[in-house]
Amino acid sequence: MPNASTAMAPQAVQSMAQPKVEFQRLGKRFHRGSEAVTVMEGLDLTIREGEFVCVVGPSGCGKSTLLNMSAGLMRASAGKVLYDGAPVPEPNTKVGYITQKDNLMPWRTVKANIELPLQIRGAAKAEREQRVKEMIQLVGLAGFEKALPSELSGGMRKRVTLARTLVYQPEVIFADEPFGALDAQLRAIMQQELLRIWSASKSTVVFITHDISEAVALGDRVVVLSARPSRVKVDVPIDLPRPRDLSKLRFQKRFNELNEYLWSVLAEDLNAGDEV
Ligand SMILES: Nc1ncnc2c1ncn2[C@@H]1O[C@H](COP(=O)(O)OP(=O)(O)OP(=O)(O)O)[C@@H](O)[C@H]1O
Repeated sequence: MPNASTAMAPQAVQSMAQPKVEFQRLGKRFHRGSEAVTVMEGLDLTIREGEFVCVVGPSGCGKSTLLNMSAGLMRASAGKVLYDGAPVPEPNTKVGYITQKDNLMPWRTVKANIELPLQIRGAAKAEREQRVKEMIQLVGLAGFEKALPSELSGGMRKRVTLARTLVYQPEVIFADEPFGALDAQLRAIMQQELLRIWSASKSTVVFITHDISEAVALGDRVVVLSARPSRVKVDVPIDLPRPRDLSKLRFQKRFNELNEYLWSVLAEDLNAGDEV
C-alpha cells in the first residue's frame, strides 16, 4: 500500500458541475488472431464540466484506448461511455483531440491550418476570419500567419495544433501526451500556456501523461489507472491553489507530497523495467 502518511490524499470535494463524460463499468477487449486481451474492466469515472483531469497509468494499460472511446472513435466491449448523460456519438464532433504528433498539413500556412476545422464545418468566411484571428492572438502566434509548419519550432507547431483544436470551441479537449515530444524547457512553457488558455476558454480537459509532476501541476484531479485490465486505482484531488505559477510549484511542499504519494501508488503496478 502507498505510504499515505507522507501525503494523505485530500478528500474529494463533490463538485456541483454537471457530469460531462462518464465511464460506467467500462470494459475493452482486443482480439489478435485467436488471442483476446482484456485491456480494461469495470472502469468507473466521471469527468465534470470545466474540470482539468489528468490520467496516468503504466504503459499499455489503455489510456489512449480510453480517449478513443471517449471521442467516439472506438466502441466499448462492455459498460457505457456517456457524454452529457447520453451514449457518446460516433464520432463526437463536440470534442477536440490533441495527440503527441501534430498532424499539421505541411502545405497549408499557419492560418490555413487553424482555419481547416471551420471550413470542414461550413462556417462563413467572416466568422472563419474572426475566429482564426482570435486564436492566433490567444496562442501567441501573431506575425506567423503566413508561415508554413516547416518554418516553425516544435513549440510553435504545438501552438498551431492547440489553436486548430480551440478554433471550433470544443466542449471537451482530449489530450494524449501532447507535450511528450518537447524538450523540458518548451514543455514547461506549453504547460503554462495550456493553463492560461484553459482558464480563458472554460473547456473541460482530459489530459493523458506519463509524467506525474506534469499531472499534478496541471490537474484538478489526477486519476491513476492500474495495470491491465485497467480500472481507476486512485482519484486524487489536487488541492493546489489556482492560478498556478508552474516555475514555482516544485518549491512547494504540497506539490512534492502529492508527487510522492502518486508515485508510490503507481509504483505498485510497475514491474522492473516497465515504463510509466
Ligand atoms: N486496435 C488495437 N488492436 C489490438 N490491440 C490494441 C489496439 N489498440 C490498442 N491495443 C492494445 O491495447 C493495450 C492498450 O493500448 P493503449 O495504447 O491504449 O495503452 P496506453 O496506456 O495508452 O499505452 P502507452 O502509455 O504506452 O501509450 C496495448 O496492449 C495495445 O497493444
